[in-house]
Amino acid sequence: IQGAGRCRLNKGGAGRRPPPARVRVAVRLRPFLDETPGASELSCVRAIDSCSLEVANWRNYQETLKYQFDAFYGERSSQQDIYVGSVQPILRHLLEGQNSSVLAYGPTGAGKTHTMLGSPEQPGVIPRALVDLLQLTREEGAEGRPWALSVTMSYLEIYQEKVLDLLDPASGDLVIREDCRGNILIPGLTQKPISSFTDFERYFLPASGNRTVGATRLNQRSSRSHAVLLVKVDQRERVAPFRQREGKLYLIDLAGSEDNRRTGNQGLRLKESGAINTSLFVLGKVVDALNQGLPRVPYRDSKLTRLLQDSLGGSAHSILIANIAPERRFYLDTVSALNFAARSKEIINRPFTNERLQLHVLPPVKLSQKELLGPSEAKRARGSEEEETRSPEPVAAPAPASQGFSNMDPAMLDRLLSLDRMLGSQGSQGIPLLNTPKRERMVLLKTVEEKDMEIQRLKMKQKELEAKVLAQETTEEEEKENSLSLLRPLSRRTVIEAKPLKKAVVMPLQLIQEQTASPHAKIHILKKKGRKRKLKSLDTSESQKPPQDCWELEISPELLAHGRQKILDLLNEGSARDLRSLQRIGQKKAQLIVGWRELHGPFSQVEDLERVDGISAKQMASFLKVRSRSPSSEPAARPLTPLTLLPFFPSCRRTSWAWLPANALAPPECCLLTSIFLTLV
Ligand SMILES: Nc1ncnc2c1ncn2[C@@H]1O[C@H](COP(=O)(O)OP(=O)(O)OP(=O)(O)O)[C@@H](O)[C@H]1O
Repeated sequence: IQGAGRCRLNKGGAGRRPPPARVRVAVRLRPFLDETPGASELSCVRAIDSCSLEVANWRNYQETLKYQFDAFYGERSSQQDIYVGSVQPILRHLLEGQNSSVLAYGPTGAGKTHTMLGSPEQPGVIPRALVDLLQLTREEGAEGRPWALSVTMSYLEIYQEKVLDLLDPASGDLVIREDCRGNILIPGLTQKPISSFTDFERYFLPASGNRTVGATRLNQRSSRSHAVLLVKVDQRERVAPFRQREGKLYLIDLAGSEDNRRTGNQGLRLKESGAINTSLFVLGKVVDALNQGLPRVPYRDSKLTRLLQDSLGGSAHSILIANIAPERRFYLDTVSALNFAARSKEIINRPFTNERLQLHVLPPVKLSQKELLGPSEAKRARGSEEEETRSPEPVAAPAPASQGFSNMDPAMLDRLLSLDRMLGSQGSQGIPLLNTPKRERMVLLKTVEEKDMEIQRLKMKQKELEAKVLAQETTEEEEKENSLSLLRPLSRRTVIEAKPLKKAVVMPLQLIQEQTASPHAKIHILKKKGRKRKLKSLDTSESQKPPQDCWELEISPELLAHGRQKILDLLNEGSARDLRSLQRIGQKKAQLIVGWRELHGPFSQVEDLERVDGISAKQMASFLKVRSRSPSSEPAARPLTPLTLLPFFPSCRRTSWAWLPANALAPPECCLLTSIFLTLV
């Protein structure tokens, strides 16, 4: 993991602010090209000295605009001049564990790629820097020297705001991340170990072929992307205190700003040009924000500036090489590039030494890509595991005693950390329990542990919620099913025969249908149309007509007689307590009934209740509440609504719907009441 768990100690000691280092700016003027029409024309740029130049003022040709930089390389300057004068001096910082960067900036066709890459005959900054760097690391890291050195390289391009790995073009758009200490990282970016220039060429040349170039009117091989070569120098101290340093070198060939009125770009080229110009515009805004000391520097507004975050206004020793062309037709581009370069030289960086103690006793921290990235980003970026296998970065071999450190019991981890904190709070008198990287690592493990627990807790919660929703859905489903079954055509139910039960139990209709039939218990639904009522047997074809708006329940005479007999039995055999279960019969009336029974013997019919002293005729009528609406001539076969049945079946009192008038019930409810009634009897 690049930069993770790192302890920075700058050269001057921890806690002191690193000394400032201004971004250095050099300007290189390209010669007239042979094929340039009017090559004999006068250059619009004139050198003053090795650091200064002047261009004609387009507002007033009598005047010139003068610029001063850290270096000015005229049209006769060689690749060697540029390299030795401006690039070579910053390479030594890499061996101090500091970052450096070289950026080639300028309009299209001004010579950026020539400066950075060059040709086999005139090698540019990149091959020269690599030759020197590899030579340096070989010497510094030779056996017997205090430090062991290794070099790795990565190569990427930013094409149309996509970060593409040129060493592995199939990898797709990579994400740029910043760790908690401000290091810019690209998880999943290929790193190749290189120990010789041959190694470098082996990877670099084919990868350069992957870079997106295209012909424009101004440049036959115009770079359509920003190319970034990242070279990392890793140093490990061979002797105590076993420090470890990492220096990064960015070698960047920016795509050129393009005036599309002159490039003649169309279609894809125009789109590319738009992305290039936009990112360069953001680069300009970043430079301005840094110069003005604005609180917000818009690094995140483009991939390019995000990547350059630690090179501009960050931690690197940076050199900007502004390439300009001499031709008059490039005049405006030249002035624009010079102005940008002039603004850039005001930027102050604070490079520091990227140093920590080697993790001798600890295995490498294995943070997964998921832990480094958000879920959506993790999808796009390749896993850190892959990076680890791809990364050649050597890791200090863990001592056997430290194996399983990451599996340490969280409670133990807590205790160790608090003990360490306690010792720390004793100041210099206390002996530190953990060295810094070890402590950092433990804190990291603890954080991961806590996050895991939080994730587990959230997962449990989610499961609970899901179960609740499922249960609710099932209940609703069942209710729907029940109501549907009640709505089925009533003809299918034909005659319902129910087994008499002593207790009032509300059961689903389907269950009731399965009850053992009582031969005499028959129920008919009376379909009511206005005042005219027609009794229909449910198994007749006519009853298949959809149910009408008004329904009333009718109990067959046999069933009614059966119910009345039950009441009579209760009056004759029930205790005072049993009698209290009848509607409108309280403690006092129950005792009166029992008393009457003892004196006069059993009741011959329910209506005899009227003869009991203390029960008025009115109370009796209300008790029975039998309405005479039956179409039948037989008085006993009076129709009963569910309501009229209630006095006989007191358990129904507890249900609120039982108090609804029967004719207010819609068919399903009516059927439900019917089923309840049947269950009761
Ligand atoms: N100093 C130089 N000496 C000789 N030839 C040069 C020099 N600088 C640039 N050239 C030539 O000019 C042409 C354009 O240069 P180059 O491709 O490097 O421009 P560029 O700035 O990278 O353009 P773009 O942004 O479009 O990629 C090339 O043919 C290159 O060889």
